[in-house]
Amino acid sequence: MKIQHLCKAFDGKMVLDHVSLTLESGGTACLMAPSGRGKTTLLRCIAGLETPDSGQITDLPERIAYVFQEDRLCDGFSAVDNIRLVTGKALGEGEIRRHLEELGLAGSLDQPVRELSGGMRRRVVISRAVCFGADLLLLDEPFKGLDDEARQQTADYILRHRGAAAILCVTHDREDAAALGGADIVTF
Ligand SMILES: Nc1ncnc2c1ncn2[C@@H]1O[C@H](COP(=O)(O)OP(=O)(O)OP(=O)(O)O)[C@@H](O)[C@H]1O
Repeated sequence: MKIQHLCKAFDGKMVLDHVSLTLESGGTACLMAPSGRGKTTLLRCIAGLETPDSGQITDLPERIAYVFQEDRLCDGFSAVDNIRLVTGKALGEGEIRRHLEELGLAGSLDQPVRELSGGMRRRVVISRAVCFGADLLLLDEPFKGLDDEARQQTADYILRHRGAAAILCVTHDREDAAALGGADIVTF
């Protein structure tokens, strides 16, 4: 994926001002910048949820998974059913269960996700993105609410199952880059 001179303003206020970034297939980068600088806006532009005012995004893979800052789970559905909603028949139920078990959720697979803790929900959200089988993973503060051990376990899980996917992760914490195998840190 190649981003060149991307610009985006809201109500006349420039949020992205000629941002450029290249991410190779299989590459990992962490995007760090002060709050309000436009990190989420950049991810939304990449995902096609915002239209840039100018600049180019090229070599964008077709399959993109997006972990939003908010969980965006279906609260009345179980963890397994939340994941099944994005995988369809591409993954069997046993496989989905194994993914969630790897993240330490073995005892909580079938209850509505509204009954899970914030950190448990976050792991379901990450597993949902990984199980989608994307070529590009956009992660917006993915480890929010996880302690150090759960963060490393979750980062290891992402790295184990990413295949050749590129990862672009927004974070305020350099430890997230370390957990993701020493990801490049990009600032703007
Ligand atoms: N749809 C929108 N309409 C108007 N202003 C917006 C919109 N989306 C974002 N903004 C503004 O753009 C700026 C950048 O927001 P954005 O969420 O991209 O920043 P961020 O770097 O991700 O912040 P944080 O680290 O706090 O999550 C903010 O001033 C925000 O209010």
